[in-house]
Amino acid sequence: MIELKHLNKQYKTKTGSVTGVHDVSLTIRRGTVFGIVGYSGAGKSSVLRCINLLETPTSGEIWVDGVNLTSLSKQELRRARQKIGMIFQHFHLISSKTVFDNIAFALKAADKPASEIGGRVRELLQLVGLSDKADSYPAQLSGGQKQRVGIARALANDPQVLLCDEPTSALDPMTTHSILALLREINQSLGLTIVLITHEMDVVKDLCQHVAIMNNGRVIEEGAVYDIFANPEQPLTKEFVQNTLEFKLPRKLWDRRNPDGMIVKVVFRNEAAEQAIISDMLKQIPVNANILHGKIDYIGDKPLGTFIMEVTGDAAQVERALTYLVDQSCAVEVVNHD
Ligand SMILES: Nc1ncnc2c1ncn2[C@@H]1O[C@H](COP(=O)(O)OP(=O)(O)OP(=O)(O)O)[C@@H](O)[C@H]1O
Repeated sequence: MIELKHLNKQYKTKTGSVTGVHDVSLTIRRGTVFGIVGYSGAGKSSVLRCINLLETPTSGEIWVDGVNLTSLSKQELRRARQKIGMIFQHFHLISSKTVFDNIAFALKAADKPASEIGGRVRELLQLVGLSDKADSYPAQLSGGQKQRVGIARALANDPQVLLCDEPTSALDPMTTHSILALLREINQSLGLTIVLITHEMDVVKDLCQHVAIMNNGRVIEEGAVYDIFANPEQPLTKEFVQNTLEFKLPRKLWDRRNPDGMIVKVVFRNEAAEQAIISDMLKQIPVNANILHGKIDYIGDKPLGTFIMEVTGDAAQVERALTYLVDQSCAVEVVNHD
């Protein structure tokens, strides 16, 4: 388990002091994949780099598996850091070394006996699907393959925690998908705790179980990923969620809309997403509902349905219909044209 307690990071610059992190406290349970999301400058990297003390916090404590890292001597910290692997957006491989030697380097730095290194590197190459690339140089690899080497290197010393700094931001969507699948497999097979920073909610939706949203150095909202997608509270969280779930109605549908109707977005959570709530409503209340858009996302294995529909009819009946949906635990929002 990782615990950040009242973490603060101030950077000193020529013109004064800049706040990187402001009073962040987080608990990250062992074995989970925890996402930290925010726009550029929100403080995500600062938090991540404080977890292994690549950045020294200005104040606050960092506990990893019951050890307060901020209280360790240099030598103790060096040993503790071996249990925290890290991967980077731009991979940070050594260009003059082969894939094999890039991974072996991490083992040598941890004083592993030479006799163990060859076998361990081959094991790691197999784990990340690169057994045939041992003798290649980084320049001969694709972005996805470079990130696989980065993952193998980060796992070399059997860490308990893997810190991921925007691991897929430099990759195309297909490669992103395969790297996220590899991280998921590692999380499940090795029970590794993964902390990942990203500005993409799609990555969070695919991989994470828990997420914290950061803005101006602070955590403004956190929770289980499904709950954050199904019921975002802060305006910024809503913005992030909408960027992945939202569908923009084509202008021609707006132009054709019925003046006696209302266009509403209805979000069906959990079992409600798989039930016939709209058709039940139509059986009971004399309104018409014309579905303009509909989809069900699966987050983890839980469904989250989003429908945009035009509800028309007598104003009082339209009101009744919307109340009916709210009573069925759906989130209902009137959509305005922008
Ligand atoms: N070494 C540094 N010196 C001075 N200020 C810094 C330093 N590193 C970060 N900052 C400042 O701290 C704040 C948080 O930066 P940080 O890099 O943690 O954000 P971020 O969310 O990771 O952004 P990005 O996605 O662009 O990396 C920003 O205002 C940034 O300018």
